[in-house]
Amino acid sequence: MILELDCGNSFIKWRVLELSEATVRAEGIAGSDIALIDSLVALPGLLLTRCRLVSVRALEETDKLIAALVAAFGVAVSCATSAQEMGGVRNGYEDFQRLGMDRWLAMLGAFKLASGACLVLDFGTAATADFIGPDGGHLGGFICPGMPLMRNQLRTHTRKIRYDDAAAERAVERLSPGRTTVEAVERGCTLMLRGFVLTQLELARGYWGEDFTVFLTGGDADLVRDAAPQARLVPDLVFVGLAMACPLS
Ligand SMILES: Nc1ncnc2c1ncn2[C@@H]1O[C@H](COP(=O)(O)OP(=O)(O)O)[C@@H](O)[C@H]1O
Ligand SMILES: CC(C)(COP(=O)(O)O)[C@@H](O)C(=O)NCCC(=O)O
Ligand SMILES: [K+]
Repeated sequence: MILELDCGNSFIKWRVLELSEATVRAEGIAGSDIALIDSLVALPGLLLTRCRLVSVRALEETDKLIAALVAAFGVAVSCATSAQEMGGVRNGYEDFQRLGMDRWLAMLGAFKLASGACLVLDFGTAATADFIGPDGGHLGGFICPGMPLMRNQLRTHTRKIRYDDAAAERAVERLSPGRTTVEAVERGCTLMLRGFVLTQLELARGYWGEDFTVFLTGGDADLVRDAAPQARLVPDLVFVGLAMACPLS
């Protein structure tokens, strides 16, 4: 079995594939290295042979996780690394190694699935947009604070914005003007993200008319779905690119 990991700034997304790579046997989201290993150890019949991962975390943090995986499961771990060109996509950054690896892999996955121009929107800790032309040329992208950062900035830098996660979830069932603090903040930040989506769509139309595919991914993609009804929601887009960047045979 193959273990795949996407280590974001907030969460580690993981899944276990059968060796054929065709079936997902188990998957989940972990808040820490220890929580990840606990979840994996609890899986009945787990027999890991390989592991591939992508990380946007600091090198030391990633190395620590790799060491823990080797110690717990004795697996060989491959880590996706930057490239100037792969899968027909050309990295558009001035210094290609500076582009976040999760963005790069999501772009590889998107271009593979679309075989044409695409706009990739990822809503995690940060919200990111990346533009890939019909010839695979990456035009560049944008990085903004995502939902967790916007919410936490308000909580941290004001005296009177305090509420719990359950209230936050209920608040975004509708998006009319809020009548409580939690509604006002959660709906306000959600509308900011939707505004971000609309601006990116407008830019993409300027480049390619209607001839492009929009991809939505990341833990908060559902929050903006209505703003881009034409978009393909692909929660595992980074994993599609990871398989391309770290082939196992
Ligand atoms: N099962 C889940 N566990 C934790 N967060 C989740 C879950 N489903 C959706 N989310 C949302 O995903 C967001 C984090 O997105 P994610 O793509 O994992 O970020 P990152 O890659 O930066 O770690 C959180 O703001 C949270 O609201
Ligand atoms: C932009 C990001 C912080 C997004 O991270 P995430 O929200 O997925 O945790 C990450 O891709 C990153 O650290 N990128 C490096 C800077 C750049 O892409 O220019
Ligand atoms: K991510």
